[in-house]
Amino acid sequence: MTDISLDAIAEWTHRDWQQYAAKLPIDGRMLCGGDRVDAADGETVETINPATGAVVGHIARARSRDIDRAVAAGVSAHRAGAWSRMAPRDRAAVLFRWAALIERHAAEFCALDTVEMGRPIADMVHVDMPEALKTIRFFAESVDKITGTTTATASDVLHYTLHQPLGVVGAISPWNYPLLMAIWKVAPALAAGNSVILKPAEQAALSSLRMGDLFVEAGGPADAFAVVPGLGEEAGAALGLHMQVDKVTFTGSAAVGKELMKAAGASNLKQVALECGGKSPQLLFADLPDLDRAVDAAIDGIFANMGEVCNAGSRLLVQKSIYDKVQQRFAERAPGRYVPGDPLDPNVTCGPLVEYAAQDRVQGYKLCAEREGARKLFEETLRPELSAGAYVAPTAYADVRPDMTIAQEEIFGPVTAMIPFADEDEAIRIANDSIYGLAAGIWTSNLSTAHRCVRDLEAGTIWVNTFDDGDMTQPFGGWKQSGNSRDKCFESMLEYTQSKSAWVQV
Ligand SMILES: NC(=O)C1=CN([C@@H]2O[C@H](COP(=O)(O)OP(=O)(O)OC[C@H]3O[C@@H](n4cnc5c(N)ncnc54)[C@H](OP(=O)(O)O)[C@@H]3O)[C@@H](O)[C@H]2O)C=CC1
Ligand SMILES: CCCCCC/C=C/C(=O)O
Repeated sequence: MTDISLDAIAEWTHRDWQQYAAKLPIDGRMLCGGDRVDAADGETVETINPATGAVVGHIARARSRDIDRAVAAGVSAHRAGAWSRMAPRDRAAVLFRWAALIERHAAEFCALDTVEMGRPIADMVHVDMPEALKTIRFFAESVDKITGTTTATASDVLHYTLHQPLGVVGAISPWNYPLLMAIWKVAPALAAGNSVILKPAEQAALSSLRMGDLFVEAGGPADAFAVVPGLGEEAGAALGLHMQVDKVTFTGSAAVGKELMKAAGASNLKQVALECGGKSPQLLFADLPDLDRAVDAAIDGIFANMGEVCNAGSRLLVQKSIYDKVQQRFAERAPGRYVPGDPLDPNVTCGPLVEYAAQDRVQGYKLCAEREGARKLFEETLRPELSAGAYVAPTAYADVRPDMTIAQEEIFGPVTAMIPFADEDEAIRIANDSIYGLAAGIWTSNLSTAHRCVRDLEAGTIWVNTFDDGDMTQPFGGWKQSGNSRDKCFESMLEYTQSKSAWVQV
């Protein structure tokens, strides 16, 4: 069902979404050469709705032979130039048409991600869809802003630089925002004129496949964009090792990021752009301007999207003089804000985790927190009728020591760790005591404290008196093991080009 506006689906009820989801067309075959085809050996992987345990469908299990086929098509598309040499305004026109088609299919994209990974439907409608469309349109607008330079070399020399597409880009995307994270990679890579092979996460590949269909429908050359689902250690690893893939751009765990860097070294020294996990702190100073706003941001920062967010504010550092007050306010304001329920219900803000293995892992972290001596401050009610799903009750622990497991490891679930600190020096020390450095939040009324913290915190994004805000113009990415590149922003598109220096003797 197409041509339903985003405004219209924003009014849909739980029943409307249930009826729509029950009739969703599911096609998990890979997209290669503009056609939907089975994997070479015909194998598939089952995908499961984590809210119910029901089978959603089967996706192709692509392996290296399938990757070879998609890459060969991408290389010939690049050399033929139908996309890589298309006039920038024409390329932009295809991208605008692509965004319009995705918007016309908004209901389908929202429902697919919700049934595959449990993201609340209201978040799909109000966040992921608008952000995905904004991303494509931002990079479409940017296509003809890529310029080179001329340099003053000598009077008988014209020296200039060009930015040209790299060739074939392999994009490996995660399941936590399936549509949006794939588009953060694919849109700038395509806009810059590359051929792109997208390997979406096995748990939530269907929206990526539909996105690929619509690129072709929008007039994109069939061989310039392939979507090849499958397992990471097979299809993903094959992309990482491929001799004709010029760059791999990845969002996911630091462990896989390291594997991809090894694969680049073992193959063709392809570029590797990584956006990995985090353990982002929020620092609440005693002079914060508005306690309720800070506490709400602390709650939203960890419980939104079930904590399955790379920049989740999973450490809450609180100055000792307001530590009791913050705990009390957290315990008053958290109940009812993220109550687990059917993610197809537009009133539900907390769905299941992506899969049962994630549920086990996060429950394990909660047991570990209690074993290591953390005190449970808050745990949301989990209704017994949800027992078939991969649900975890949003939970907060207080009296967490910085060396405890839940203060160090990325949990990727709705579990926060409240840690007291004495003064600014200690807050910075605790905040930076992490292998990660994706984001941090500071809450203070003191301008000098704010600026010192912005200077001293080791992270790619620092928010002051807010959390989780963003804009397409803002670079997004991490320091340390959170990654080595930036998504969004004009500069991220340049990461999908290479410069060429031309020297013309006149
Ligand atoms: N945005 C983020 O920062 C994310 C962080 N994570 C972190 O990672 C943890 C584990 O989640 P998980 O889904 O296993 O994350 P992974 O890093 O394994 O998955 C991310 C993507 O990488 C693929 N992949 C997996 N192994 C390889 C490989 N050897 N070579 C190439 N690609 C590969 C996956 O494919 P497939 O899934 O099909 O195997 C998926 O498309 C989470 O608990 C969280 O801590 C996870 C997802 C997103
Ligand atoms: C504006 C929508 C939310 C963006 C969330 C960014 C998360 C990235 C990740 O988890 O990789």
